[in-house]
Amino acid sequence: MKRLLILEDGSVYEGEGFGSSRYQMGELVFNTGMSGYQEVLSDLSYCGQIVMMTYPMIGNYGINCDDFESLDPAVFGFVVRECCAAPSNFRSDYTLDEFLKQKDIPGISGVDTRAITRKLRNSGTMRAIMADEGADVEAIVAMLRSSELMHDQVARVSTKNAFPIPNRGKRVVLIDFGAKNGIIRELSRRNCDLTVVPYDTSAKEILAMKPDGVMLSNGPGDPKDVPVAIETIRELMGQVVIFGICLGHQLISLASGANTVKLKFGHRGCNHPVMNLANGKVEMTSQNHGYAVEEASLKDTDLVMTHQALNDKSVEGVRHSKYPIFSVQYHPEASPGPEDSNYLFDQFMELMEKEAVKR
Ligand SMILES: NC(=O)CC[C@H](N)C(=O)O
Repeated sequence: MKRLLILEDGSVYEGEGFGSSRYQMGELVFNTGMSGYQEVLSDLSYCGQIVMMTYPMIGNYGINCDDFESLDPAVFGFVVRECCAAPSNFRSDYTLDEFLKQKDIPGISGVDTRAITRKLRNSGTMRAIMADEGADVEAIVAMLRSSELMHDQVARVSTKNAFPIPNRGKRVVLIDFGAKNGIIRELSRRNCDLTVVPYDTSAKEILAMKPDGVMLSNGPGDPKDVPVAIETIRELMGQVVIFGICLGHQLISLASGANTVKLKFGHRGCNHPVMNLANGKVEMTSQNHGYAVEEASLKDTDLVMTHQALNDKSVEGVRHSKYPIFSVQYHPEASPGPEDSNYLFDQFMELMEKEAVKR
C-alpha cells in the first residue's frame, strides 16, 4: 500500500506502508546504527518520535523474544529504506512488519532515508507524519506547523506502581523514567536488590527504603518537562549514592543548577566516540538523545565534566565534586551497541560499597 511521509517543511516522500496504518505525528529523528533496530524500536526514550534508520536494509534478522528493551514500545513510527520481508536468523520470531502491526506502530519503506537525514542535519529535527496516498497534504502540513511537541512522555511510559526485582546484593532504587531493560540487566547481573519506582516517587519515600544507591534511568522528552523529578533529586543529593543515565544525567545536571539545551539533530546511533577526560581514553558508545547539558552552565555548579563527545564536543558525563553522584549522557548498558562503557556499573557498585563502609 502506498504511503506518504510528510514533513513540517512541506516535503512529501512517497513509499510503501508497513506495520500499522494509523496517523501519528511525531518528531522525525534519525539513527545511524547498522543493526540493533529491535532495541531501538523498544527503547522507551523514543516516545513521541518517529525513528528513521540510515542503514539501508532493516529487518533482515527479524524480531526475537529476547532483545526487547521494553515490552510495549512507545516509538511513534519507523522509517526505513528497505524493510526485509524474509528475515533469516535462528532467533527470529516475527518479521518487522508483523511486529509493527502487533504493536500498532506505523512504518514506511522505500524512501531515501539518507537524503532525508541530510535534510534534518541542515534544518534540525522536524515534525512529521505518515499518511495514506491521496491525503490532503496541504492541510497536514499546516497541522504539523501549528502543532507542538509533547510534554508528558515520561508520565506515559514510567511504571504506575513500584515493584521489586529481588536479589541479595546492594539495595538500589531505580527511578523509572522509561528505563531500558539493559539497565535492569546490568544491575541484576551485579546482584542488586532492585525496587523500580514511578518517576514521581518522593525523596522521602525513596529514602524510607534505605537504599545503598539510586539509579536514574533514561527516558523520553525534554528533561525540563519533569520538574517533580528534579526536585526529588535535589533532595536526594548528599543522602545517597546516585548514578544517572541519559535523561537521569540531564536531571542531575538540572538539579545541580546547570542548564540543558536541545541539540539541532541529536545523537542516535551505536558508534559515537566519547573521551573519558580522566584518562584520555576514547570509548565507542551507544547513544540516543536530543538534549544535552550546556557546558558553560556547569561553571557555577558543583559538577565537573568527566566525558565529552568527540563529534561535537558536547557534555557526555559529569560527577559531583562533593557528593557520590555521577552520570553519563550515553548508554553504558549498550543494547544496542558497544560495551566499552560497562565499567560505569562497576563504578556505581564500588561507590555504594565505599559509602556503606563510611555509614
Ligand atoms: N535516552 C534518553 O534518556 C534521552 C534523554 C532525553 N529524552 C533526550 O532526548 O535528550
